[in-house]
Amino acid sequence: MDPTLEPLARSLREAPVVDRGGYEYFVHGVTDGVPPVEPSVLRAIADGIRERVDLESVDTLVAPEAMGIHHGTALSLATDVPLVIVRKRSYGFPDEVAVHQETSYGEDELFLNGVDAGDRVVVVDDVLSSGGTIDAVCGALETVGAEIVEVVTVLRRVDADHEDVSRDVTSLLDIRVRDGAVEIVD
Ligand SMILES: O=P(O)(O)OC[C@H]1O[C@H](OP(=O)(O)OP(=O)(O)O)[C@H](O)[C@@H]1O
Ligand SMILES: Nc1ncnc2[nH]cnc12
Repeated sequence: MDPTLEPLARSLREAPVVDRGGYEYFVHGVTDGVPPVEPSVLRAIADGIRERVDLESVDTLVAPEAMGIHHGTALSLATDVPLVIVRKRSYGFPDEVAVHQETSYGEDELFLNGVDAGDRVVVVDDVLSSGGTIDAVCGALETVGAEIVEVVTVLRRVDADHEDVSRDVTSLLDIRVRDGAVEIVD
């Protein structure tokens, strides 16, 4: 494992796991904002993304609300690439694109504003589980005619079925939940 991600791995192994309608949901600063996420971990995540993804000539980082925001922000500060947040609220702008998001445990509406046809974008989120969120965000970006350069998540749940997700996703750590705890998969 990338040694700079060791502190993240350690804290993930200590994350409590709660039941959300039969889905084993772990609670961690990266995915929930609680317990607090260390600035050093946020920096290591931004650096890890920069090592894996070529951000040269990318116009915009695109992060879904809510838990893509802190990772998108850290990456934006480290790279000076502007950040757009895909919101769960409509603004009613004429070019707004609305898409339906289905996750492993819930659903919502997402609204994309601020990305234009031809923009080169990188999508950033906290975790890939069913892939429903990534599919929804990428669908909205395709509707506006953006060029999706790469999709990156901090974590990938290998115990969730995201076989049908429409894009390749780069992740920093592969994880699964077993016996009520998060395991790092090497
Ligand atoms: O691969 P999926 O099954 O789509 O799951 C991953 C998504 O689920 C969470 O978002 P959610 O909208 O549930 O919550 P949030 O507002 O806390 O980010 C998480 O932040 C990811 O965006
Ligand atoms: N916070 C979280 N914990 C575990 N699995 C998730 N899938 C989506 N969000 C998650």
